[in-house]
Amino acid sequence: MISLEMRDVWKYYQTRNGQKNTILKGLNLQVKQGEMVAVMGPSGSGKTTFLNIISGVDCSDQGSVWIDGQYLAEMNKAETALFRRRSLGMVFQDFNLIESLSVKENILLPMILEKKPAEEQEEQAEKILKILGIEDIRDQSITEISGGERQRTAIGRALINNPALILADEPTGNLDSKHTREVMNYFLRINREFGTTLLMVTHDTFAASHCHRTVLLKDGEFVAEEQRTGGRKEFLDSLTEMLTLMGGEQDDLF
Ligand SMILES: Nc1ncnc2c1ncn2[C@@H]1O[C@H](COP(=O)(O)OP(=O)(O)OP(=O)(O)O)[C@@H](O)[C@H]1O
Repeated sequence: MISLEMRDVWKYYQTRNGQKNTILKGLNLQVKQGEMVAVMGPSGSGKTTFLNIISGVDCSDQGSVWIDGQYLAEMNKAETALFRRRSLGMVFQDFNLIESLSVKENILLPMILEKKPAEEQEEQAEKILKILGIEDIRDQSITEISGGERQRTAIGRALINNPALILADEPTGNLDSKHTREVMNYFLRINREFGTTLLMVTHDTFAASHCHRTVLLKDGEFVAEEQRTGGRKEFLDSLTEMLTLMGGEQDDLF
């Protein structure tokens, strides 16, 4: 089954002097249910714009996006908001957590908005806290926990409504390599246990090597793609080779 389908998606912005700036140039992408896909690309290549169009934060100027067989453009604002809350889990680079709430309260927010019964909330929160290994800090304030724990809390919030698709913008961007490994292992675990699809934008080849497939976005176009066929280390080597071939000095561009 197809989780996400993007067909011929174009996005333009008007520059200050009235010229048309083309950001996304006819993107096509299919992501299968349960697939983990990383999108890499140089700064300014359109990665965040691409994610925002999928999540409904932004609209495309041309083309269509289908999530779980639903055509986004056919929904009105209220339907889009409801759909996003129920079917999508979003993880942002800066976490977007509410500092006045505890770890558990932050995780529960989407369920509270959905007015789910208290018992169901409790059961689901405990399950997620355990999977992410943050049950011991459930009552702590966001201001008292580490960057890695904040990221796990943000992932927990993205997972609480059992979304079919998780969209993550640089989910390991603020983390050191130990925490990056941990976060990617949580995504793998969630993917295995619940069959959750993951679409992740990243600059980090190591994080991308945990996915099944990596696509490369450059100047608003998908220019290369690498499928994982063997072990993670092997995939990391082939991704590094792809990026070097496509962009020269990897550290400068990606
Ligand atoms: N609201 C906007 N108005 C005008 N131009 C925009 C707007 N949003 C994004 N852009 C331009 O679109 C291009 C792509 O931006 P985007 O943020 O999608 O890139 P990115 O690949 O995510 O970059 P980074 O890796 O640095 O986050 C950039 O040139 C940016 O300046």
